[in-house]
Amino acid sequence: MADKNMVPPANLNGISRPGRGMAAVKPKNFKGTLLRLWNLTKGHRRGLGWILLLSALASGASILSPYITGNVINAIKDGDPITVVLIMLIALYAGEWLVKFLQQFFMASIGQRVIHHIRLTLFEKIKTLPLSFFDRHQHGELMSRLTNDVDNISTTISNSLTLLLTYGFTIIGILTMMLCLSPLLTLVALAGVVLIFFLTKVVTKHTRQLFSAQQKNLGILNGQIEEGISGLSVVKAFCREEEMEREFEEKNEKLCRVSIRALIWSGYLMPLMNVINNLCYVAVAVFSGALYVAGKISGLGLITSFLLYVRQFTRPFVEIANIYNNFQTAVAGAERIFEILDKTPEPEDKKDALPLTHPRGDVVMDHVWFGYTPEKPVLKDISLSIPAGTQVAVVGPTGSGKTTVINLLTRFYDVTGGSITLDGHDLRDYRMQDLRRVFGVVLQDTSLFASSVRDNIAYGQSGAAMEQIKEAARTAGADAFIERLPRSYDTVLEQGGAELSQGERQLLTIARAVLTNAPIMILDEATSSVDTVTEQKIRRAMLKICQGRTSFIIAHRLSTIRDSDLIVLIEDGTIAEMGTHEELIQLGGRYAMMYKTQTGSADI
Ligand SMILES: Nc1ncnc2c1ncn2[C@@H]1O[C@H](COP(=O)(O)OP(=O)(O)OP(=O)(O)O)[C@@H](O)[C@H]1O
Repeated sequence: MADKNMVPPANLNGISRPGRGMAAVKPKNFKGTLLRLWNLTKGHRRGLGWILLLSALASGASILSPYITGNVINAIKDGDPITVVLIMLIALYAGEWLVKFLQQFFMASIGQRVIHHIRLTLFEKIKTLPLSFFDRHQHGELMSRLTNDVDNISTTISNSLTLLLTYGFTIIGILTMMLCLSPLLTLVALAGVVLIFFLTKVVTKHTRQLFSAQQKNLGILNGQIEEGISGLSVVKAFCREEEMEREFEEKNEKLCRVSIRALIWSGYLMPLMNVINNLCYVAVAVFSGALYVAGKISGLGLITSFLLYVRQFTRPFVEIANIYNNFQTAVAGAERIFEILDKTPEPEDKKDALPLTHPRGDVVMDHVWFGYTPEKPVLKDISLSIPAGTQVAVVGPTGSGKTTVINLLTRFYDVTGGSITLDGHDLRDYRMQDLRRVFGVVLQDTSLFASSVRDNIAYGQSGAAMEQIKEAARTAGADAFIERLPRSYDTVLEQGGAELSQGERQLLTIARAVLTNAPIMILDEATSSVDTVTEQKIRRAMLKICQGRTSFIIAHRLSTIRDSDLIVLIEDGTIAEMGTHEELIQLGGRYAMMYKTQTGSADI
C-alpha cells in the first residue's frame, strides 16, 4: 500500500489490518482539489477510460469464480462432466492476470506522466516566485512539498486508484450476485458487514489520532537527529553531549510509548473483526442449511457459491477505508502543491519594457523606502546620486540595511516608496533579465554548485572559453589554489563547495563575477571571513574589476574601502554620513570612530 506506515495486509480471512496507516491529514477542500487533480489528467482521458474498463474486468474473476465453483459442485452432485466448467475457471484466472497486468501498465504510465507534469510545473513555478515568498517559507517545508507531497500523489495515483476502482466494482458485483442467489442470505451477510463497518469506524477514529501522534513525534525526533548531526561540532565544543542524549531519550521514549499504543489499538480490532466475520460466515452456513432443508433454496452449489462470496465480501470494505485515508493524505499534499502554483509570480516585464545592454551606470536613489514586511521599514527615505564609474562603499553596523540596498538595486525586491533609476529610467521600466545581467554580483552567500570549478566560474557566462575562465581566476587571485586542486579547473565540487574554505569559495565567486564583465559590480562582504593575505588579494582584485565601472562594495573591514570614491554610512535604515574617507575622518563622526576602533588611531 502507498502509505509508508502501512504494513502488508495480514491475511486473516482476507481482511487487512484496519487502522494501520490511518494518520491521514485532512485536506481543506477535498472536492475542489480532487477536481483540479482530475483536470491535470486532461491528455490521458482515453487511458483512464481503459483503466476503468480493465478494473471492471479485473473484478470479474472475484465475482464469477464462486458462482462457477458452485456449478462445479452441482455438476458433481448431478453426475455431469466438469471439464468445461473447470476450463472456464482456469481461463477466468488467466484472464484476471492479463487484465491486471494491462491495468498496471496503463496506470503506471499515466500516473508517472501526470506526476512528471506536476513536478515540472512546480519547479518552473518556484523559479518565478519573488524572493519574499522564500522569506516566509522554511526551505525544509518547501523541499517536503516538492518531494514528499509529490511522492504521495504519485503512489496514490499509481497504486490506490486501480485498487479503489477494482474493489468498488467487486462490491457491486458480489452484492448483485448474492442478491440474485438469495436475497434472504444476503441480508444475513450484510448484517455482519454493517457491524464490521461501524466497529472499524469507531476504532480507526482512535487509531488515527494515535498514528497522527506517532507521526508528529517521529517528526520531532527526526528534527533532533538532524540538528544533532549537523550541529555536532557545536555540541562537542560546548560539552552538551549528555544533555543532547537526555533530550533524545525523552523524545525517543515518547515516540515508543505512543507507537505501542497505536499498534495495540490497531491489533485489537483485527481478531474481533475476524470473529465477527467468522460468526457471520457461520450464520450464513446455518441459515443456508436450514433453508436447504426447508426446500427454500435449490442446491449445494448455491450454498458453496454463497459462502465463498461471504468470505470475499468484507475485504473490499476494509481496504477501501484504508485507501480512502491514503487518498486524503495525497489530496492534502496536492492542496499544498496547488497553494504554491497559485502564488503570484515576480511581476512580469511591462509591455513596453526597455532593453538594456550597455548602460553608462548612473544610479539615483530618490527618497527610497522599503520594508520586508509592511510594519517594519528597513530603509527610510534614502536619497543618493551616483555618477557612472563611481566606486561606492556602503558601510554601517550589522542589520542597518546595507544588503537591503543591494537587494533593491538587483530588483530581488522592489521599493515600497520612492524610486531607483539607472541612466535616468526607473529600474522597473527595464526588462528584468537585461537588468540582472548588468550586475556582476558577489553575494554574502557564496553559493557554488556541485559541478566543476570551471563550470562554477562560467556560471553566468556559459559559453566562456577556458582561457577566459583562467584569466578571470587570475584576476580574482583564485588561480593559485585552483591549480593545487586534484584536477585543477576540472575538479568537481561534489559537496557544492563545502570542501573548500570560506575564503576559497569567495575567491571563486569573485572570479565568477569577473568573468561576467558586467558594467556594474556589486560586492557584498567579500572580505568578511578571510585572512589578511587573502584579503589583500581580494582587495586588489576588487579594485581591478571595479575600475571604470559603477560599483557597490559592502565591507565590514573599513581598510578595504578607504580608497572608494564615496563612502555611505547607513545606520538604522537612513544615511547617517556620506563622503570620501578623508572627509568622513575630518568630520570626526561615527565613521571616524568605527575606523579608529578597527585600525587603531595611528592610521588616521
Ligand atoms: N528577508 C528578510 N525578511 C525580513 N527581514 C529581513 C530580511 N532580510 C533582512 N531583514 C532585516 O532587515 C534589516 C536589514 O538587513 P540587512 O541584511 O540589509 O542588514 P545589513 O546591514 O546588510 O547587515 P549585515 O552587516 O549583518 O549583513 C535587518 O533588521 C534584518 O533583520
